Amino acid sequence: MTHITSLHEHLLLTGADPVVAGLIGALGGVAVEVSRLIARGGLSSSLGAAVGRNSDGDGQKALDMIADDAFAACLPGTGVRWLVSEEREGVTEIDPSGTLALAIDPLDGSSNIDVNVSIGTIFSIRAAQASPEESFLAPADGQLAAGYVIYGPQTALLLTWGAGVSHYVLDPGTGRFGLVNDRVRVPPRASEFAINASNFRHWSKPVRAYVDDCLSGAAGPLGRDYNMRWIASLVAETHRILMRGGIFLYPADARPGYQHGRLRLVYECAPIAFLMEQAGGRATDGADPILSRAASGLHARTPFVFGSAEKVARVAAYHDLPEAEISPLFGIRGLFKT
Ligand SMILES: O=P(O)(O)OC[C@H]1O[C@](O)(COP(=O)(O)O)[C@@H](O)[C@@H]1O
Ligand SMILES: [Mg+2]
Ligand SMILES: [Mg+2]
Repeated sequence: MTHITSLHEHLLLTGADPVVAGLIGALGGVAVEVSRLIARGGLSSSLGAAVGRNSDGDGQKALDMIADDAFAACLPGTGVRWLVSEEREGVTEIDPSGTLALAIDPLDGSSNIDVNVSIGTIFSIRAAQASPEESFLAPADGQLAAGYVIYGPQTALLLTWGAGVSHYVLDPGTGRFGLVNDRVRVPPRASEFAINASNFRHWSKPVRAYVDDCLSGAAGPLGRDYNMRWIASLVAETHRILMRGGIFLYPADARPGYQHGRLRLVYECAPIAFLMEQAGGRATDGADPILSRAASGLHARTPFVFGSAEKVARVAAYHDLPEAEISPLFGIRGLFKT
């Protein structure tokens, strides 16, 4: 019987900071409970029932709040001083003597809660500074660790603390995460792009041009046929791309409130970007690296493009093209013929 390295053992083995490792272990423990609750579904009551609106104006579902409460409840004694959550308008101080700052999207992909599609939790761990603003509104490359849990056919945890990306899968029988890969790498070549195409009419020209090129297939500038995916669950798209490559785009668009896209820098884009870059992929706001960006507010949004490095670089290049060349009518962009 081969020994399966548990999350706890692996964190000890790799010399991760013991306080950070302890926090990750606590978050993993709550994730096991959230996974069990989701697996039971609406036996007790609808987890997707609308219960309010968060500061971002997003509808809050019952499971958003259950997950938020559960993760917050595990934090006392873990070394966390400041907590920022998608579901809380302001910052919560946990332990005044804590040395860590935790940003969390307790339940990502909320529109999928009641339709049995994969959803997740995203978290970002930083050093606690004297104030929440200094802690969270600093460049994303200051993160100490980041990860997500995906509650899907398997419950999995993907994690980085700056030494690559590790992949753990939950054994529902034991309630423990087991290490399946300690060096996850984003495959460089893939033929899938993920974007909510219903927003096509709202996109900028560079984004339209890139998507047009994907749709042009083998006869177009990208020289290959593409498939499209849109799960409306950032964690599920991220997991697919980490496992088999591709590109994800949630750009800015012309809809009111979407001038900076939909996804939040502090607790969605920054942690996903850390994972992507650590796995050899790239993550930008369409043009510039997410890891160099500092949020202007706790719930500030940013356009978000991530995935296989070459694809993300191409989208950034389209943003640099002269206006005339990014017209979708500008067929073969000789510049990029691969
Ligand atoms: O419904 P849209 O506009 O396609 O947006 C889907 C995106 O919104 C999100 O659900 C936002 O996250 P939350 O569910 O945590 O608010 C992402 O997971 C997903 O990528
Ligand atoms: Mg989210
Ligand atoms: Mg959420």
